[in-house]
Amino acid sequence: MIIKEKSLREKSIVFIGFMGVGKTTIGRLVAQNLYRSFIDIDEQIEKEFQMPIPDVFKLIGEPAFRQKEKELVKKYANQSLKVISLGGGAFMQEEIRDVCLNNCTVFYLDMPWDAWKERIHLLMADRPVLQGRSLEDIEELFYSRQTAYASHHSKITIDKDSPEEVADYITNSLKTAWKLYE
Ligand SMILES: Nc1ncnc2c1ncn2[C@@H]1O[C@H](COP(=O)(O)OP(=O)(O)O)[C@@H](O)[C@H]1O
Ligand SMILES: O=C(O)C1=C[C@@H](OP(=O)(O)O)[C@@H](O)[C@H](O)C1
Ligand SMILES: [Mg+2]
Repeated sequence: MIIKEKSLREKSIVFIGFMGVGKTTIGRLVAQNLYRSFIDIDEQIEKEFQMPIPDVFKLIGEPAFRQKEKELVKKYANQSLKVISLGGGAFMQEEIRDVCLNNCTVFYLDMPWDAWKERIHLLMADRPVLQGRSLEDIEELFYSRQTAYASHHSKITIDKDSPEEVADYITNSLKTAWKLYE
């Protein structure tokens, strides 16, 4: 049996990176630019459990959240032509890293800690992982996650650029890569 490998152009695009770097916002814009369906894994989890993420953590617990996250990433990462934004903790699971890196183009949205700190006020209310932690603890978590994010195909470092600017840059670089390699 001959199994045809997916072309670069067919592969789904996956966004990874720490909470709040803009995976959901930028992923949605890139999907619009490329006329692709957009899948936000957290939104899918909310649909499955019929409640917002903070309630999933509170009422059902993080282990069940992580299990559902893994199930859904495996489902969507095996499909073609999607743009998929993961939650910031997803890449800590080896099975998630493997399925994404083997089937999709993985884009890492990177931000320096000093720029990220400025955004924290936008995030505290609906990111249960940040709640009850000191800034020092959050900084430690930020750096401890970098090892998992180091597994990617492409990276962009964001500082003061708007979501639209970042999304347009990513869209153009994907189109250039598709032309170059195929
Ligand atoms: N490039 C950006 N510049 C300024 N604010 C941004 C940018 N990208 C995202 N945001 C804001 O930061 C917050 C987190 O964005 P979100 O897309 O939910 O990030 P993530 O999915 O990585 O957690 C939102 O309030 C969003 O409007
Ligand atoms: O980093 C994490 O562990 C989490 C990140 C969140 O997604 P975003 O990265 O989209 O905020 C969401 O999945 C959940 O609150 C847990
Ligand atoms: Mg998100």
